[in-house]
This record gives sequence, structure tokens and C-alpha cells, in this order.
Amino acid sequence: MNSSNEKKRIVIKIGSSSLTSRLGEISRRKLERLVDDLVKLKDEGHEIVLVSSGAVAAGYRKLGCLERPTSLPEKQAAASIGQGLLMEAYSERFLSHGYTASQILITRSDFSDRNRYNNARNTINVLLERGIVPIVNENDTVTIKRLKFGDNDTLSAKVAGLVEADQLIILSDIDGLYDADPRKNPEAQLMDKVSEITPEIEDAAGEPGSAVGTGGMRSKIDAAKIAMSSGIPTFLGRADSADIIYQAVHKSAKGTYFESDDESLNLDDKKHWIAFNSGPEGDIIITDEAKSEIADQEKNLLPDGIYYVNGHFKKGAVVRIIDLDKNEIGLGVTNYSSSELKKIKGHKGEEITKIINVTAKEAINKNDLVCHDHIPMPIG
Ligand SMILES: Nc1ncnc2c1ncn2[C@@H]1O[C@H](COP(=O)(O)OP(=O)(O)O)[C@@H](O)[C@H]1O
Ligand SMILES: N[C@@H](CCC(=O)OP(=O)(O)O)C(=O)O
Repeated sequence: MNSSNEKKRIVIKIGSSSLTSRLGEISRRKLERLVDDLVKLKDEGHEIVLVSSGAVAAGYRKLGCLERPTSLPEKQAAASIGQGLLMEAYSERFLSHGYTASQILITRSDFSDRNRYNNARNTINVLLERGIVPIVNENDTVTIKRLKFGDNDTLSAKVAGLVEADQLIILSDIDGLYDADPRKNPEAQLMDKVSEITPEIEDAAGEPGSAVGTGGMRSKIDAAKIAMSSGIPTFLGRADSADIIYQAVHKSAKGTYFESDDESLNLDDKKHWIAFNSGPEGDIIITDEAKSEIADQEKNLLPDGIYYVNGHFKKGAVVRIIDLDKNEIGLGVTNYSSSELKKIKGHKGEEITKIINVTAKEAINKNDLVCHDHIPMPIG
């Protein structure tokens, strides 16, 4: 969906702190107010995808904990109780306005597997076409620490990329991004527009403000960065401000609007997936000549530009591209398996055919390759 006809596809992220009472439990009043705000967008014909935290907050007391648990198994157990309660509350309120909600639980590995990624997108597209409101959360009970999103900010940016949203709205307990952590610096100023995330902006971000929040401002900035890199404008504002979601879509809300003017950041779907979701399975170390060809001139990476191959991977895997100084310069989808590349590295055309008996082609096509110099994606 694009913005020209003003019917937008909008992803809204609601954090734990925006849904809970002072005791850390889900506040029905807060939840219902937010749903009523979202419904105004539905009534205008917009498509909405809600990314909602709150499962742990909704479940930990029924698990017998007096406070929000800190150990992973207890958080997972609390989420398994709370997720159903959370969905029940959302479903009831949406239904009272005539809208149906659906639950989508997702993990980081669902994003790194291209088939599962496409399946998730197809499912959400069907739901949106039928007027349903998909409500997404991390599948807390099955994710291990190493593979957890942990905070839902990054998850919401990835969901925005997945569904090719026109806008991402992140709601928190603060009215936007300040130029310093406002708890430590009372002089901190609200930034109402950010067109580039500079190192100074990243340094301004402090830890979570509430006992229930996980990500803090750092993960909200990371989320804005991911969304902006896909050309998706992002708004950050205060959840308890009246009609905030509706006003954010109509650009009249108080808060921070992250919007890049750089059209080149608007990656196509495959490059977006390679840059932000894929899990690299090995390394290709390349020569200086090959580095300047792919990084400066955006050309294909040819087998004769490969110096060394690390790891075991199949044809079609995503690999890190490393220079001779051991710097990661990008990511790409390989046309050869690691064992083939180990044999043909440093060779050209017909030599390749002789060595592995297949018609030679590029090791990584330029359409399947993203360089860190061009796209500010996470490294490592
Ligand atoms: N530069 C900053 N600008 C705004 N808030 C900041 C900044 N640095 C740290 N914070 C803190 O981040 C908190 C929001 O993050 P968090 O508690 O994780 O909320 P949520 O549950 O909504 O994700 C704010 O309440 C604020 O105290
Ligand atoms: N998936 C977890 C949420 C993690 C979390 O607390 O996120 P956030 O409130 O966005 O910092 C839950 O539903 O409780």
C-alpha cells in the first residue's frame, strides 16, 4: 500500500510500560484506550498491524511471582499465561467496535529463514485484506536467550519491513527522543525531527525507564534505523497522550518523527531481508580489487576476487563478505556452496568449468549483495 491515496499500512508498537499499571500488571483501561485510538484508523480504512508487548506483565502474578521475574524460564512461563489473557483483552475490545483481532507469535529465526519470512508475510497480507487486525508478539516460550529479540522495538521495525508498511509508530512512556537521557539531564530537549541517526543521537539513548520495559531508548533508535533503512518513516511518542496514534498518522502528534530524505535507503525486499534479517552462514574473504569493485562500483563479486572461504554452507546461503583487513564489508547470497568456492576461488570463466564442471557465473550477484558503506545495517 502506498501513501498516495492516503490509505496507509501502519505498524504500531505498544511497549509493556504503556499497558501496565504502577504495580506492573496489565491495565485494562490503558489497553482499551489504545484500542479505541487504533479503531479510528481502521474506520478511516487504514490497515493496521499491532506489535504488542505485555505477555509477561499480564501473566507473572498468576505464576505466583510478586514482581516481574528476571530469569528467562520464569519470564517464558509468565508469558505463556499472559499472552492468552492479553489477546483476550484485545479481542474483546476490538470486537466491541466490530473488528476481529488475530494473534501472530514470531521468533528471530522466523525472520532469518526466507521461506518462513515469506509465509509470515503471506499470512499477514491475507488478514489485512480481510480487515483483521494482526497482533504480533515475540514467541517468548520457545526462544532461547541468544536468539531473542528481547525488546519488541526491533521486532516492530522488522515487522514493518516484512509487511512493507507506510509508517511505524512506537509508543512508550515518554513523548519522544531527547538529546540526552532526560532522567540524568533535566535540560534535555525533545527532538521533533530526526533525518539521520548519527553517533551523537545513539549516545543520547539511556537504559529503560520503567521496571517493565526491556529495550530502553537504545532499542527504539535501533528500530527507527532499521525502518528508515527501508524508507519507512517512524514516529515515537507517548502512549498515554490522547489520540496519539491517530494524530501520529496525521502528523499532528507531539513526538519525534524519524524520516530520511535519502531515497537510496529504500531497499528492495530481497536486499532488505539480506541486510536486516538473514543469518550469515559463512565468510568469504575477498581481494582489494574485488572490494573496490563491489563497494565502490556496485558490481558482481566474481570467483577470481575471492581469497579465502570460511565455514560450510550451501548454494543460496547468505555469507559475510570480509576484506583482507578482516573488516566485514557486506552480506550476500552465494551462487556456489562453500566446497565449490574453496575449489574455484581465484579462478575465472572456463577454468571454473574445468574444475567443477558447471557453467561459470558470479559468486554473488550485485542484486543479492548489500554493502555496509551503502546501508547502515548491524555488523556481526
Ligand atoms: N535520550 C532519551 N530520550 C528519551 N527517553 C530516554 C532517553 N534515554 C533513556 N530514556 C528512557 O527510555 C524510556 C523508554 O524505554 P522503555 O522503558 O524500554 O519503555 P517501553 O516499555 O515503552 O519500551 C523512557 O522512559 C526514558 O526514561
Ligand atoms: N515479549 C515480551 C515483551 C518484551 C518487552 O518487555 O518489550 P518492551 O516493553 O517493548 O520493552 C512480553 O510480551 O512481555
